[in-house]
Parts: sequence; structure tokens; C-alpha cells
Amino acid sequence: DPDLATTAKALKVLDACGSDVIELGVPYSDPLADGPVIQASATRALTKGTTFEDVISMVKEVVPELSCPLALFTYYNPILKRGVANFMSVVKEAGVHGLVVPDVPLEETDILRSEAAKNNLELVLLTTPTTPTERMERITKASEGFVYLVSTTGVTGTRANVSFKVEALLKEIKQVTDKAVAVGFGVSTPEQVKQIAGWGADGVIVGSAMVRQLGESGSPEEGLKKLEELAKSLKAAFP
Ligand SMILES: O=P(O)(O)OC[C@@H](O)[C@@H](O)c1c[nH]c2ccccc12
Repeated sequence: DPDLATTAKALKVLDACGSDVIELGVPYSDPLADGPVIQASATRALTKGTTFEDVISMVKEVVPELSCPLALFTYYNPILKRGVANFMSVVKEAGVHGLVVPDVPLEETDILRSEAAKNNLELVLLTTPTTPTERMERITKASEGFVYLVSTTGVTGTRANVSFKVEALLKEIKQVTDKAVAVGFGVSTPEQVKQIAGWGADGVIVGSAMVRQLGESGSPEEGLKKLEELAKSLKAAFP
């Protein structure tokens, strides 16, 4: 969104701005964990007829030009529909490095993880403010690449403030894992990035704010320019 050619350019822009990992979302009709911005973006992409196969062929062309790894974000249904093993080999073939599949709970990730492992793909798992410590520990053990700490309950989307609870959550999670922990959901400004970095996070994840620049600008060129400005300002804010 707004189209695959612009998305390909956006991946290169984000890479050039110093992204450590790029998360690319596959548009889906029932994005249950997404707020209005990403929902609208997925709907626009689907209305244009964008398929999983289209996304994969774009990825295949762009990945050789990127220096950072690419994680594919998708709900479980498109994986299930293609068969887990088949899905994994297709995305691996395209050059994808990892996966974020938010609607599969830890207990049900066995097949996903084993098929991902066969293809050398890393499955990033998420923990949330309502995850009990003992479960958080199991999630961090199983998570690959890094651990995704969801900053707040609810859906994706920019928020005026980062919940102060994130500071305590980071302390808690750092006691049970040495893996890198990145905080996502609601992050959109350099001030928020600085605050989260100050609390000890290893990274931040920014979705809606970037999706909005690209999808809601007057033209693809303007969207890419705005995306670049935003990415640079956020990168500069992370010490
Ligand atoms: O949009 P935000 O609030 O900046 O949050 C990141 C998020 O968009 C991205 O990681 C993501 C998009 N859709 C998701 C669904 C569930 C978990 C994570 C995601």
C-alpha cells in the first residue's frame, strides 16, 4: 500500500535509513490485532487485488538489494491455507528471514516452529502486558531473532504516550532472557523512542506511523519522502 512498486522502494528506503529488521505485512481481510490505520491499508491493498503471491514475487526481487533482514508479518490463516510446510519453503525461497504470526498462541506454535526451523526461518514471538511471568519466560525461550514486547493491550496504532508500565515490563522480561527485546504498539515519535531506549529496550517497532505516511500521502513520492524523514528521526533518537 499504496502499491507493490512503492512498497519495494519503501523497503530500500527503510534499509538505507538504518533499520535493523524490516517487518513487511501481508494484507489480510480479518486483521484482528490491527487498529484503523493498518486495517485500512490492508483493505486498500486487497481492493487493488494484491495477493500473497504478488507480495512474494516483489520480496524476491528486493531482498538481494537489502542489507537488513526481512520479517514477514502474517496472520495464520494464509499459512494454513497453503500448508505450513509449503508456506515456509515459499517464503524462504523468496529470501525472507523471519516471521511474525500474532494469532498463534505459544502452545500452538510447535508445527510452525519446526517447519520454520527446517527452512532456517526465525519465528518471533510476542509477549503482552497481561502475560504472566512464567509464560513470559516460556515465550522468551521459544522466541527467535528477538522478543516482541507489546506495549499495551488492544490493537496496533499510534498513541500519544507510551504506557509507563513498559518500564517495569522490560525489567521483568530482562530478568528471564538475554535475547534482544523490541517494544512495539503505539510508537511513533522520537521522544517515545528515546524514552523506551532509556528503559533498556534493545529496539522499537514502528508500524502504523510508517504505514500512514505511505498509504495516506498525496502521492507515492511524497509518501516515500515522509517515510524517510520519519525513519531517520526515529533512528537518530535511539542511542
Ligand atoms: O502499528 P504500531 O502501533 O506501530 O505497532 C507495530 C505493528 O504495527 C506491527 O508490528 C504489526 C502490525 N500488525 C500487527 C498485528 C499484531 C502484532 C504486531 C503487528
